[in-house]
Amino acid sequence: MVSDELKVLVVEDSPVVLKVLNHLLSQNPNFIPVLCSNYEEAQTKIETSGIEFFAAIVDLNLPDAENGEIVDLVLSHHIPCVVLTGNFDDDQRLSLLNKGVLDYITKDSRYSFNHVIKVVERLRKNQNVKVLVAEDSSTSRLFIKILLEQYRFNVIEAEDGQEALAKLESDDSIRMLITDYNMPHINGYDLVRMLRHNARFQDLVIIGLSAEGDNSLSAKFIKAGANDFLKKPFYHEEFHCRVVHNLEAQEMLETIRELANIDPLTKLQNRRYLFDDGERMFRKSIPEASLAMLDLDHFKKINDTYGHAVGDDLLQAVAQEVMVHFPDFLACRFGGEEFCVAANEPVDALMPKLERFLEGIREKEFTEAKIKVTCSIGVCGKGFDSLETALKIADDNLYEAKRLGRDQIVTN
Ligand SMILES: Nc1nc2c(ncn2[C@@H]2O[C@H](COP(=O)(O)OP(=O)(O)OP(=O)(O)O)[C@@H](O)[C@H]2O)c(=O)[nH]1
Repeated sequence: MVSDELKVLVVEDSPVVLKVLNHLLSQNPNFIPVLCSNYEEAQTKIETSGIEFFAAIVDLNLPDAENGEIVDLVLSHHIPCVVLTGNFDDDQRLSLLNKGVLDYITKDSRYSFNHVIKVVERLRKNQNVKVLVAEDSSTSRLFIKILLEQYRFNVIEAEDGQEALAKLESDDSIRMLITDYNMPHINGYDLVRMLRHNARFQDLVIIGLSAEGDNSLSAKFIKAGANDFLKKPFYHEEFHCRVVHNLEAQEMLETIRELANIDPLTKLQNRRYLFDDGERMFRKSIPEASLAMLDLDHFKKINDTYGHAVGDDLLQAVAQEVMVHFPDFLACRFGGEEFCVAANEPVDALMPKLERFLEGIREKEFTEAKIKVTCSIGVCGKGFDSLETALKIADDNLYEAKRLGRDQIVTN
């Protein structure tokens, strides 16, 4: 169970820097900053306060501990540690990273502070990212697992390609695969090829690994569909950067896809989604499928009477009703005040649900203006061989429902 409010320890003797970090952390609803201005205070907080710290941001040179002792204190309590320092020193950076510090950031501009927060925020998100490590050498596997766990990833393991495939097939919460090349049964390259031929794994982030000497392997892995490739032995900072960059690129892609498919006002799927993914799903369930077009009655009058903003609130509230009544079907905002429900069940099963929806709408008062509204529904239950023909039939029946006086269902 991941806690909602994560305590982040900040140890910094400069009041200005402390203030800036406090401000930035407080802006993020997930974090509660716990501020200390010297080593002793931090020691008391860590050892006697009973607080479980999610991460620590520490200044290397404190008035009562000038040589980075704070890092050892924090790491000895297994708290992920980000170092902020006034001066950049390559040897020191290397030694700190080898100790297990997550990042070493110089306080040279205001961007540094944002970077620190970004590292801690990434750490928070990583808790929900499940990574599968496929590697036959138990030593290497453990090494990669430890590296990933330092960054709070949720790690699971597979000893070869076959086990990796089985785990991926049975667990769709796995977001990333880190796979070695040389493995028994199915090697890493064949594993990537198999996964990329399956649309289900199109969003899986894949990073290939192989031992030094396999020069052409990186191209082979990437051509097969891997997002990235690393040669062993790798430096853990590079490993982490690549893992995060690839993950963030994937997250951005998912956000763009979501923006393209979700109606921003009602948060229902949109018409574009219906004609794309919905079309495929619907086609598969014919002839067991049915479809309904739902259209609010006299909606223009509501806009004219109460204004467009109240009209928007009403659309949101009705969309909520659509979600509640048809949770198992593809329900989308088709446009304006029109919704579409594509059901993977025959019309006889859909009809009572539509009746209940109409009753629910009829009985309720919506928005602060307590608006009463009704809805007309056109259904297609037979005689269609595609989404397009089903929509056409449902639309004709919706027109008929309006013509007959609204607030009713017409089906074929
Ligand atoms: N507030 C708001 N209004 C919208 C939105 N999209 C479309 N509309 C309005 O919805 C109204 C639809 O009007 P009509 O197509 O004439 O239909 P109606 O008034 O519901 O009449 P019937 O469908 O015949 O019962 C128009 O006034 C559009 O401006 C939106 O996103 N928000």
